[in-house]
Amino acid sequence: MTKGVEGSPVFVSCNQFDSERSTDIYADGVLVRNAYKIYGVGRNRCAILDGLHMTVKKGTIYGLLGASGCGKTTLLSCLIGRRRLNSGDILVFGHEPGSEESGIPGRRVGYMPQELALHGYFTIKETLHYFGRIYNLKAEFIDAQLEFLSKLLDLPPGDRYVKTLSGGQQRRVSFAVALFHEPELLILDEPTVGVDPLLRQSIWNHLVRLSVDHERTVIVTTHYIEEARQANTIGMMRSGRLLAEDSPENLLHSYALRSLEDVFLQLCMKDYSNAEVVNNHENASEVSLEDQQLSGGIDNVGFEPSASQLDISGTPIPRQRNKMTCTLPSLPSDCVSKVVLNQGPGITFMTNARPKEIGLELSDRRTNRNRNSTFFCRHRLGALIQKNFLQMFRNVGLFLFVFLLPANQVILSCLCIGGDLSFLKLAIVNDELDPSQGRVCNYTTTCTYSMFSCRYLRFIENTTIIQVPFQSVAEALDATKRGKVWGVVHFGKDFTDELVVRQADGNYADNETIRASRVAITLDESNQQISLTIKRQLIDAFSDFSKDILAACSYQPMAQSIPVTFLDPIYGERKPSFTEYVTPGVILGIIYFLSVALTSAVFLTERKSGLHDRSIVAGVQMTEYMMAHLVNQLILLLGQTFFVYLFALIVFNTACHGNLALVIFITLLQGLCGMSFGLLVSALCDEETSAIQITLGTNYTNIIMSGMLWPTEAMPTYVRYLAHLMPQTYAMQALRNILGRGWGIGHPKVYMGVVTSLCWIFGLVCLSLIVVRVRKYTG
Ligand SMILES: Nc1ncnc2c1ncn2[C@@H]1O[C@H](COP(=O)(O)OP(=O)(O)OP(=O)(O)O)[C@@H](O)[C@H]1O
Repeated sequence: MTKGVEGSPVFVSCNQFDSERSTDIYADGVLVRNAYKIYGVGRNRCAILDGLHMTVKKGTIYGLLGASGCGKTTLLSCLIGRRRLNSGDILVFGHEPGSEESGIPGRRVGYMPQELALHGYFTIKETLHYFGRIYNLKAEFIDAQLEFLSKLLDLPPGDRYVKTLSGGQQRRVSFAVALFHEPELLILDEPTVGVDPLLRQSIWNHLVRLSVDHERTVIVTTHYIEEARQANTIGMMRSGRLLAEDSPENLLHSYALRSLEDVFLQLCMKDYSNAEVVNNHENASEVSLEDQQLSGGIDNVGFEPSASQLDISGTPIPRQRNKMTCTLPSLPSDCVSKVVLNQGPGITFMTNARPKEIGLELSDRRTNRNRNSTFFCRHRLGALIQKNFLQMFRNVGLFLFVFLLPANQVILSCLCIGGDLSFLKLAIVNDELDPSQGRVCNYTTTCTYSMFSCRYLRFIENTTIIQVPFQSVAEALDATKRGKVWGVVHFGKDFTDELVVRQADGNYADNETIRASRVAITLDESNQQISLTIKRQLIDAFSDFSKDILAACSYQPMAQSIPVTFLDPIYGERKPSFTEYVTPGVILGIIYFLSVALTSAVFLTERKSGLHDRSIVAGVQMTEYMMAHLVNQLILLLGQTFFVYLFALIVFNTACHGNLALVIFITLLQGLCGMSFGLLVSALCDEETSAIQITLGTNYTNIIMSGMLWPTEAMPTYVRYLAHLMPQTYAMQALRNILGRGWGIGHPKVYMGVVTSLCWIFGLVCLSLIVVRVRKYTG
């Protein structure tokens, strides 16, 4: 158990293991042997760590120096277990990082990454309290540390938001986070950038105190070479290798130089010229070999690259070189030893020898990664959930927008989609009207056969269609072409008389009578919904008109109607509303989309800012991370779902004939499905822009193919099969069937919605975990 500043126990143990771990501490602090790390895949593969050895003694400060891009951060990320080596060994306190026994990631390590890795919306105090809860520190200890570190690092007041601090102040808060729990190993990636010289000195003094008085081990990278004089050991790194590793005094003495900067320069020049020699030698060998081959000489023996330079498929891996380019041809690994061994006296030589040859059997220390790791720890889960809520509510405006967005979308969809069309202008050209009488439309409601045109027009609903009188068909057609009206309704001069004759003649009516008795309609059919509405209105109006006359003349009103009769529907209304069709799709669509967007945004932003890595290094398990997000997102989802159905069912009277609990369950499943996809997106993408593109692209595909806007029955057969593979298709159908038909979970068209949602959730989560794992090796 780690002791606090005043010697009191500061950690509340999460599991039994913590109290036992410290009894088995390997003598050396950190050992790295023959480390190879390769970034990228295929032609982009590039060796960043190139057979690197490093030895950090426990209780010392190790200064890792090197030019930008030489692989320092990569090495540190392997030490803390955030990246895996492609080959080679790392032991931290005698165990492989990432194993339960090493305690790393976890409390034993304090990590300050290069990026800020803090939440801008948190205050300094909230930031430190968050990590305090992650480490399960006692409240008194947290307060004591807050005070102590504020003084040491000259931090601004604790209630200041991190985003309002200057760059230097933010880095000091980041430094404070790394020191906060007094870890045994401190890994600091350029902690003194943006810090004034006085404060820099006090930071180094503190590091020295930690190493001397408290036996803490510190690995620190810096660009300020001279400040590293205060380190016990300096590792000078170039092109993924250590050129030298020794105390500052020995380095200066060996090279008879005054500054470490000069020593580093000399080592780099030596390395450069040696690499050139080897390169020239290699080229010369290639030429002579080619010559030999051309002249039918010897076989190409002994020029194969070493195993470490080959990927599984046998493709040579370019190694980073002096100018940090990955396009140069690689050196055989034995050349690396030649280059490094050719150095001044007194320096610890970096050889390519296997660990066993230098007296270490690292494999004995290998342990199963996270074999016994705690799946969930209450304090960490609590800290994460609290952080997520804090994050959520800090920006109240944004929170309310997101919270109410689904309900807002449902309101808009109920108001805007599927309603009855109104005020459609239609040109009426009525030649039955007498110009000498002022073309006045007079009609009676008795059994009189006159002015049928006017009597018919009376039955057209004037909220749906606005009748615009025109003098001639030509004028009316012109107005239609110019988009002033949606079509022309024309009555011939003798419309009433001819209609009466047509009724009287029945089957014997001649063509002229039929032509003169028709209501001739020419429509602008460019808008399907509008022309369908007009057609339906005009036909319904004629049916009502016929019934009116028949009734007035004491005939059976239904005698003239077509003998196709629609009886009461089994499900739904006689006049079904498109809104009822669209609403379930809109609900699931927006819930799914928001879940994808929020999850990918949260995970990606935290990963990019480094906060995710920092939390993981502090000991947070990926399962806890996901569970905390799940809890927050589910609470948000429940609230959103409540408001969505409140508006859809109560305010807009959308029918719900089935089990509302089942409706809510499917909605939540779709939210989870969206979260799982968001997880995959965040695992795949490095940038927000690519995440947005994937999210939007897949969302539009979903909208179009899942039957949200139009029934899947309208799709070509093969597209229909594809449509049913989409995550939302069955779920939407299930929701419609519950709401509109009242079907229960026992019906295949309902349980398929549940089953496919569960399958998608499972598949997407598995895929995300695979991607995360693969990227740990390749990125
Ligand atoms: N995820 C990645 N995928 C591909 N290449 C990467 C990745 N991360 C880093 N690199 C490359 O690896 C090389 C080493 O990067 P690294 O961050 O370890 O360097 P560094 O020594 O810490 O540099 P600096 O001092 O500037 O921080 C660089 O060329 C960098 O572009």
